[in-house]
Amino acid sequence: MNIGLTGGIATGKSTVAKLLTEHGAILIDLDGIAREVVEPGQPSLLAIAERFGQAVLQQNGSLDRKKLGAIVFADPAERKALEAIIHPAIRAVMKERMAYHESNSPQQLVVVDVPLLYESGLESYFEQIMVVYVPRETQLQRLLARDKLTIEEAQKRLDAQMDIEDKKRRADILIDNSESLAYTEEQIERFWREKRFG
Ligand SMILES: CC(C)(COP(=O)(O)OP(=O)(O)OC[C@H]1O[C@@H](n2cnc3c(N)ncnc32)[C@H](O)[C@@H]1O)[C@@H](O)C(=O)NCCC(=O)NCCS
Ligand SMILES: Nc1ncnc2c1ncn2[C@@H]1O[C@H](COP(=O)(O)OP(=O)(O)OP(=O)(O)O)[C@@H](O)[C@H]1O
Repeated sequence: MNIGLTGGIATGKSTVAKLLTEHGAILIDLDGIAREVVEPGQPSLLAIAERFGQAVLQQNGSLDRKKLGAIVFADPAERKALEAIIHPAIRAVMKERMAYHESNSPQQLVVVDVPLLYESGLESYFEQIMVVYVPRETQLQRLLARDKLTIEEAQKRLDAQMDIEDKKRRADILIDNSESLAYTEEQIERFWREKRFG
């Protein structure tokens, strides 16, 4: 059994993923896979250097994420070009890991943290979709507090994603993370007790 875990940038997906793993869920994290597939020597990194230039690489040959982020979040066409390179590679690893866990740990809940689940139309891979929600204003405040971004940069990152209110409407399971961590924990505990699949 599996669930897709999504939400907007900085709404609390990693926070909720951690709570679910503490209950015994297996986690597959697509932001983590996105980092693995651009490690030095990976075909996606070569393709990125070819498309965006050697300037997006650091001295040691690894990806300069800050530089690439500044390019792709400032221009949707550049972002689409990056996604065309990297998303197929991420998806292939995701499918492989889901198949592995589903055959080796069929009784365990597999949670797949997919930031762009709705934007990329990945709904059909999951039995249920959990959305971690906070209002946009809280999302912006938490993003600014966590990452060193200007307000303009933060707004651009939010604008690169489907609005959080639209994700909220589509959710099978909604987690409200706008209040205390204790309240979020309470909701995860209830989900865990009551979860039914099949
Ligand atoms: C542009 C990159 C190098 C910037 O790296 P950086 O370390 O600053 O950010 P990080 O990877 O930790 O991403 C943080 C968050 O940004 C958001 N985000 C990342 N990529 C995108 C995108 N293409 N569109 C919209 N939001 C995105 C997600 O909410 C993600 O959780 C990186 O985000 C990247 O490789 N993006 C393309 C891959 C992708 O789409 N990843 C997200 C889903 S798997
Ligand atoms: N209930 C809460 N109250 C206050 N702060 C919180 C709460 N939940 C999470 N945070 C903080 O908000 C920030 C974003 O949370 P988190 O990193 O879990 O989001 P995310 O959705 O995984 O982000 P990203 O999309 O960038 O991967 C973090 O700094 C986290 O510590």
